[in-house]
Amino acid sequence: MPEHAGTSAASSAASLPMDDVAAIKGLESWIAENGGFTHPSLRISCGARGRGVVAAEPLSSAELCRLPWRLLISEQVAEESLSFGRDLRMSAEEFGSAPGLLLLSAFLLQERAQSSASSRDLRDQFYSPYYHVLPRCLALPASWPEGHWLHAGIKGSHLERQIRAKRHSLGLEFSLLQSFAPSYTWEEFLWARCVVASRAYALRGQRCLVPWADLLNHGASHEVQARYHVLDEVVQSDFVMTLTKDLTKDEEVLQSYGDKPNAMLLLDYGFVLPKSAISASVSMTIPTPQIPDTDPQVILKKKQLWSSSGGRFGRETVLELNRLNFDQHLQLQRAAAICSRSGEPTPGEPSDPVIEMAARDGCKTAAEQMLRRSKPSVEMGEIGERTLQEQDWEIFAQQACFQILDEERAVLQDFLSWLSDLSA
Ligand SMILES: C[S@@+](CC[C@H](N)C(=O)[O-])C[C@H]1O[C@@H](n2cnc3c(N)ncnc32)[C@H](O)[C@@H]1O
Repeated sequence: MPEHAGTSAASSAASLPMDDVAAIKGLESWIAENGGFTHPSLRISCGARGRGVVAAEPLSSAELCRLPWRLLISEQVAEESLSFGRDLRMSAEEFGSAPGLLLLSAFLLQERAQSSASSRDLRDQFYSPYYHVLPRCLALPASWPEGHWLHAGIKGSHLERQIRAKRHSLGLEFSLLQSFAPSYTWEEFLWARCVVASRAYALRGQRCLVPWADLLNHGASHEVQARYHVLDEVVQSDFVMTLTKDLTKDEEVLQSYGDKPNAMLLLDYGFVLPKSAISASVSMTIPTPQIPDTDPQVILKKKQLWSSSGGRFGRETVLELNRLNFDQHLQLQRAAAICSRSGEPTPGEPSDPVIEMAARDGCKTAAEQMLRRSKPSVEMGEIGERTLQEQDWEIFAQQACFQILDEERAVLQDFLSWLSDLSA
């Protein structure tokens, strides 16, 4: 079963496939043989969040796992073992992609290729017990097939833009990797890159894959009971995961992947939280005021526009709206209103009722336009009804999209209420 976008936190444990049971046993033995430790009262089980770690009996203040540094696959390990590692890092840094994630992906691909090219079995490689527990397929939005109905269902939303941007930047990374290692296919790259995106930790300034610890699923901050650290910050020592709250029997142990909005969770991990405490974002376009070159104040106005918008006004200004920056949008619209009218722009003018009215109207129009554009649920619902027979990942992805689009609309509605409260 592919990794999926679970939307419910209810835990209905199911047994793991036999292959997984054997792979996890192999991984735990490998960790023990190499001086590490995994708590014997924890078991890997399959619940509503997919595969995860569960307490087999009540547990308090325990160390959940301890891994010597050499069991981790770090960016440095990847860079040193790839013949083109250093060049790949330098080129990736040049165009602003995340070099660590790309290096780890290239390393995974190399290990896979080496095991098949030289009849050497994956089992002979040092990290093979880890590779055996990795998911074989993932259905993150970047890997939704082109032309899939899910893309049509989210048309016009901020989520659509984010998915497009992610796929574009992965495409650039893939081209770069291909310039060093031309034999990998896009599908192979996507698998490796999605595995890395959904599992890598940031430790001591580098991205690392941490066997076993990455079997813990993510929870909202109030649900999390596990925290990790690396023991000695100078010498490369053990990675340790500890319990921060007591666990009852059969309770799932959750860690935090960071405070991320649901759209980011979907993009990088393929799931959403049923109730997110982090605001969704919507892209809003603010029209740049047209100041004719014949306007005697053109230079002054452009300067004013530039400074009052913090350098944001371009030919077209697209700014993310979330619950924390409503005021910023109003400020930009004020700047636009000040510069659109004739006469000298004066910085004190936000208090001018005409400017204020124009700014609020500008915000309202933009938000209402976005609300009209982001109405995909009906369309998605209809398509979704017809596809209930299809694979699970599509249904989970559809539910996740519904939720994110609802969250986007809720931000717009809150913005409109905020504006009307200002006017009241
Ligand atoms: C670091 S792995 C966690 C272990 C993973 N479940 C496994 O079977 O290997 C991250 C992946 O687990 C799943 N996941 C993690 N937290 C989740 C949650 N709260 N709800 C649904 N799926 C979750 C997602 O598929 C995500 O890409």
